[in-house]
Order: sequence, then C-alpha cells, then structure tokens
Amino acid sequence: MKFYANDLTAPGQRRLRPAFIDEPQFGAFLDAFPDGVALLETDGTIKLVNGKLELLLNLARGDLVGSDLAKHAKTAGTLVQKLASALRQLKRIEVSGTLNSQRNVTASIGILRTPDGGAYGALLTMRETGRHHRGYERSDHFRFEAEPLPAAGGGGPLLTPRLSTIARRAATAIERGSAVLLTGETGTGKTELARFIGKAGAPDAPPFVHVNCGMLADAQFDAEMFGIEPGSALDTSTRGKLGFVEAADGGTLFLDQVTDLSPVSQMKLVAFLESQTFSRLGSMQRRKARISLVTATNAGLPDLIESGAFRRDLYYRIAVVTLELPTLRDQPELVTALTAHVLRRLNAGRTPALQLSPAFTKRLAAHAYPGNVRELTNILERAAASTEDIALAEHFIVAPDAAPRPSPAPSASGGETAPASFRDLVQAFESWVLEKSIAEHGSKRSAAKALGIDIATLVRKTKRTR
Ligand SMILES: Nc1ncnc2c1ncn2[C@@H]1O[C@H](COP(=O)(O)OP(=O)(O)OP(=O)(O)O)[C@@H](O)[C@H]1O
Repeated sequence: MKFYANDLTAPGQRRLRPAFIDEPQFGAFLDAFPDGVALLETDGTIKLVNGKLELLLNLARGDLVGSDLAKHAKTAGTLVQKLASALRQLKRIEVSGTLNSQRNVTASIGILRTPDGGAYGALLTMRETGRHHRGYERSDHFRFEAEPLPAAGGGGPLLTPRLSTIARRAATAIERGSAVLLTGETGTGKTELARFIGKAGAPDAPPFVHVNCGMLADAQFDAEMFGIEPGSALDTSTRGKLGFVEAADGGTLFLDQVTDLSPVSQMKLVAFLESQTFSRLGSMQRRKARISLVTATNAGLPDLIESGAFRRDLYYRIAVVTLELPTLRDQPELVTALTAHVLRRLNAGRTPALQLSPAFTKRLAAHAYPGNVRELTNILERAAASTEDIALAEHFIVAPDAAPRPSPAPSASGGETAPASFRDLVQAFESWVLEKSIAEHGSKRSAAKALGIDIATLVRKTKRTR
C-alpha cells in the first residue's frame, strides 16, 4: 500500500494519499495514541488530527482539519509557528514550550518521504511535559542554603521537623490514592505544602491545578470545573474550554478554601467525587478523571459542619487524611530560618544591605504572628522599605489588620477627640461584627451565612469600612 500519490495538478510532487487518510480505522488508530498527532501535507494543510492534539491545542477537529497549520499560531501559541515554518522548509524539528492552553509540551515535525527521498507529507507529534492552569499563580521556589532548616529538595518550603512529617504523611496518602485535607490558620503554608507534595513547578512534573474556591460562583462551577465541549451550543468561543478537572488529569487538583464553596457547588463536587467521572458542559459523554485531590481551609470545619454550612458527606470524601499545619508562633526555628531566607532575598542587589538590630530581632522572636508566614514576610518587607540600612525597633511595623483591634464602642466621655456621630458609631460597630465573624468563620461566605445576610451585602459593607 502506497501512502502517497502523484499530484495531477503539480506533476512531480507527491501528496498524502486520500484513500489512506480516509480509512476510518486509521483515525481510531491515531486516537489511541497517548500523544497529540497530526498528518499534514507538505504545504502545511492539516489532513488528520487525533483527540489528544485537539485537547492540547484547545482547538476543535473541525477547525483544524483542512486548514493551514500556521494559521493556528495566534490561538494555539508561537510554538505552532515554529513547527509550521520547519514544515515549509521540509526540515525535521523538535521544540519545547508552553501553548496558549497553558500546557507545556515537546513537539516535533517529521517529514514523510518516499523511497526516492521525495517529501509527500509530515507527521506532527506533541507530548505534554506538565502544565499549569491559566490564572494559577506560581509562587517562587525557595532555595535556602543555611542551616538548620532544609528546603525541600533544593526548592519548595523550608521544612521544620514537624512540617517534614506532615509533608511525608501527605505524600504517602496521595500515593495511596487518598484525598488529603490541609487545615491551619491563614498563612501557615497550606498552599506551599500542597504545591510541594504535588511537585508543582518541577521539570516534567505532573499537572498541578490550583483552584481558589472563593472565586467560583455557582453559575460558573460546571464550566470552570468540567469545561465546555468544543462546538457545543454552550460554546461561545467555538474552541471549547478546558475545565480544572481535565487540566489536572494525571496530577493534582488543589481546591483551596474549599469551605467557600456554596451548598450547590458542594453538592456537585460530592457527585463528581462519588463517581470520579464528569461531563463537559454541552456533552453527554462521561469522562474519567485520574486526579489526586488535595483541599485546604483555614476555617473551623467542625462548626461549619455543625451549622450545616458545609456538607458532612463532602467532608468525609475530602478528609480521608487530615493534616493540620502548625502556626508560626509554635515553630520559633521557622521564624529564624524564614527571616534569614527573606533577608537574603531582600538584600540581593541592595546596597547597603539591610541588617536587623538586636531590638528588631527581639520583636521578631516575641511577635505572635496571627498572619503566620505571610505576616513575617510582610514585616520584613515593610522594614526594608522604611530604613536604608539598619532595621530598629521602630521599623517593626505590624499591619493594622493584624494588630489588636481597638474597642468597637468609643467611650461616651469622648476624651480629647470630638464625639463620634451616631452613624459613625453604628458603622464602627457593624465593621467590628463583620470582621469578627469573618475571622471566626474563616471566609466571607460563611460569615455572611452565619449572620443571615447575603454575601454581596457583606462584601459591600466590609469595603466601606476599610
Ligand atoms: N514553610 C515555608 N517555607 C517558605 N515559605 C513559606 C512556608 N510556608 C508558607 N510560606 C510562604 O508564606 C506565604 C503564605 O503561604 P500559603 O499561601 O501557603 O499559606 P496558606 O496556609 O495557604 O494561607 P491561606 O489559608 O490564607 O490560603 C506564601 O508566600 C508562601 O510561599
């Protein structure tokens, strides 16, 4: 069987043989490949693509077949342009890069030749090497060389013995296919740890998809989590949409602030976790998801479950292994190590270098850090911004949010200041109630529910009181 035919319109040139392309078994054969594959004419016309390539490029088969490969560089990414120009020059090429679908790939163009050396087509292959979801924030990986705390594998979080044990337990649970729930106060490093155990950012790492559940409105839940089928009635872009679950396939789905999900979204999440399958919006096809599930919250889960704000059945599914991260005030060795680490970063390229006075260091050691690691970093960054060289006690500035709050009801005697108006007093009291409730319940959504007001009202009122 010949895979090519002489082109009648251009004698001497060969083209991919149509009969071969049209074989239905051949399409099924290509679809069975785990990598993206396409067959092309030497002029760049795409003749055949498999399902994996559609997914990688986030383009529908109908848009690809019959079109010029170069045409898709804008939508799919500049890497496609490199492949197209290599094909135009009939050159073999292998390139790596990130596509606009946020997938990291290695792709190649191989030229198909007849026994006499004439080119008659090309084979494009594309292999995924790891990916991150759009909107996902990559935090810097820390390289901490100083003793006594090692950074995980030369990058990732600084690990105290307690954090190391937690990381090990989490990794073992993930290996065994158990869902891991990370709890702990804000800024204790739940996200940092989730990234570490999910190997996020490492070369050739499996996908790690970070979903901030507080940003997932009910109306967008299905489209964001499960995606939109390309070409379906719901697909306004005609290219479909890659959902978080599909993007995490083969890697980790990290649901941050999972307690911020509304009851309806919680119910949908239970259904997905129960069946481990999902359908893209606009498609009936059930798809299997192979994901490791890691969730996190800084809210008091037992109270949320007790009050009915968080579904008990969802809790049992996500909390197969629950690990609580210790606070910074419980790990003085982490304060020392992080301080050295952050100072090194701040002093890179800074002259004169920032130094900490004994008084400043003493305050660092004595502080309670309600905002944990995030707060320590902020305190050091504030000091760096407020002094040229030496951070003195006066440069130890705690943000108003973390400082002890003044009494909500100003004294009626007024003292030296003018008495506040009734409206101001009411607003001050209201803001105190709201902030206390948010701190107690761990999220604005849960606080709104507990107070019996809707989330929009709460957000509006907290903005007004800032
Ligand atoms: N052990 C650690 N080593 C180095 N940096 C850390 C460590 N723990 C936390 N951090 C840094 O502190 C900041 C806050 O950490 P992270 O976002 O992981 O906290 P969190 O527990 O997820 O907070 P929240 O509950 O508010 O979402 C980040 O910049 C993170 O990189």
